Amino acid sequence: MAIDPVTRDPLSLAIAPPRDESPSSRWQREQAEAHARRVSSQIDDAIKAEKMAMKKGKKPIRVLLLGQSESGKTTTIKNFQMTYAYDAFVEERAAWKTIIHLNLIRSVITILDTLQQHLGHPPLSSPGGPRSRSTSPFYFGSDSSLESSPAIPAFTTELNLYLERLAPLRELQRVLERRLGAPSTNFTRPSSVSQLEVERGRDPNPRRPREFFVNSRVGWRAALDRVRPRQKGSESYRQSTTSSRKRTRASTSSDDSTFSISTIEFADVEDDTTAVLSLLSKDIQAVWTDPIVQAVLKRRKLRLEEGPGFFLNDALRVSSPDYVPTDDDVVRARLRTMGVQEYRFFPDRANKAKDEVSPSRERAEKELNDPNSGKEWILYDVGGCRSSRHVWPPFFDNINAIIFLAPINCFDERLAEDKNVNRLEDSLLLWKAVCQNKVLRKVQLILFLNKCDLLQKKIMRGVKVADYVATYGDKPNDAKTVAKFFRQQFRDLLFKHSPEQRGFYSYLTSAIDTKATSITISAVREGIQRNHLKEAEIV
Ligand SMILES: Nc1nc2c(ncn2[C@@H]2O[C@H](COP(=O)(O)OP(=O)(O)OP(=O)(O)O)[C@@H](O)[C@H]2O)c(=O)[nH]1
Ligand SMILES: [Mg+2]
Repeated sequence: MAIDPVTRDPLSLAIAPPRDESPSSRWQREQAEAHARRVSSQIDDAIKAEKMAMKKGKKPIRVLLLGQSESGKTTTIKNFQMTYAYDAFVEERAAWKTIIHLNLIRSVITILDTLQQHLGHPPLSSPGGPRSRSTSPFYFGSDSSLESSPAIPAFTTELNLYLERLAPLRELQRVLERRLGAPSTNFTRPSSVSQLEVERGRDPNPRRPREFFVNSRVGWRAALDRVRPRQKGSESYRQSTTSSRKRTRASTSSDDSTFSISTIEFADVEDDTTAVLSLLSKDIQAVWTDPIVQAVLKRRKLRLEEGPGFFLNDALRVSSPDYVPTDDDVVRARLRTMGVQEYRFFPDRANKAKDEVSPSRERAEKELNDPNSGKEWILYDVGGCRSSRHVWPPFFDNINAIIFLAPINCFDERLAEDKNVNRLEDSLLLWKAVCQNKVLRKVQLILFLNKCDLLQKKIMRGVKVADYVATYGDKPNDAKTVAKFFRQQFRDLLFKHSPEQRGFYSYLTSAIDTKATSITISAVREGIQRNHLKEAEIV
């Protein structure tokens, strides 16, 4: 770019390329500039299209999903996709395979770490008992991170052998994460804990597995594209699969029990991962079902089966070479969201497609009379951990509704980012902040009290709400009463703190139950549309 020496415009000067730019840097810069121009013109087109749609009264309905990390926002979006954009959901399904593999590997590594701690390092005790801040009604559980249980026998030779064979999975996890473009893995610990303390084994939340995420600037879908199987038949597909098979054979042929995965390159990491996992799946299953391992996990109160991205019970199935994720697998897979992801659907078109075989007269009439018919919906999915929440407010403008996810099962859990905060209390505080936000005063708020299935399991295990929530008193400790009690707390906050009168809409959900959630989603959609019409003073 030439700089006008006369004007010496500071912006031109600031963005001008260096005088001694090499030909290759120049080529790279020009490519980047061309890409930026393309993106810019796409954005212009999108804005133009939106303006046209607005003129025609087809302004999209915008819904923002909020809630703490692991509350189920992305899972709820997957349910929306399944209901209203099934083709897009199916298209992404194959790409989720790598995430599911990563979830499985992560569970195995958590087991290995826990066993290692059991053998060598006693667990760190965590502060417990009632909160020091007397205003909070939440308590923390017992002081000990160990459950009293009979002495655990020494590891058998067989178990030690399995553990040795599974050790290379640590390297595979690193390879996969790098391949997916993770800038780093997040250990979800308070910022006050230095890396040094962690390296010295002083992680304050030692029982929490490592969390993996993909930076939003890349976007998880773009990240998944990088590991998506190539189009069969294409030259690059043939080349990469041949070379990858060669590498995998070379690295595993000498002796199945002591292979190295360091030779894996990134050409087709999905093939490599499947090859390694199918070799190790029986070992994974053997370790997971080993009575000694189960005893150690129980003693350390580690309930992997209730955590996110749990596939250990399906190790053989998801590791088989011809594995294709089912809808349920995709819904249960865990990939933490960073930043914001946007999803667009035309719910009416989806319904029309379903009705195509015998289009109902009722629908035809509805479409003629309904100004919402054919409207585009835009759903925004955000990251829920504390470090991601600063990106929420810019999305508050022009929002029609917020679906707020609060995991109802976590009344006895600590926030991953700050072990001094009860997770349910964090949800209540967030909800209160949303209710009292003036920018959102006209926005319809819909509460999903999520993870009801896990609440039921917890209650069945004998966990008592009154041990953690001072105000629960002596009410019956059953899931129905507990849900009613928490729902009332959210309701009270909404009525007390909303700047203007608004309705309270709440649903008890288990977002991994796709059938039940699809019914909830239809009801929510109708509610939002009705409210949208009312707002527009059409009805
Ligand atoms: N058992 C059970 N698991 C759920 C439920 N809802 C979500 N999950 C699981 O919980 C994990 C976390 O859910 P996500 O949807 O990724 O959570 P999120 O709110 O998007 O979290 P961030 O992206 O970190 O903000 C996933 O593995 C889900 O499959 C539920 O109702 N019951
Ligand atoms: Mg998410």
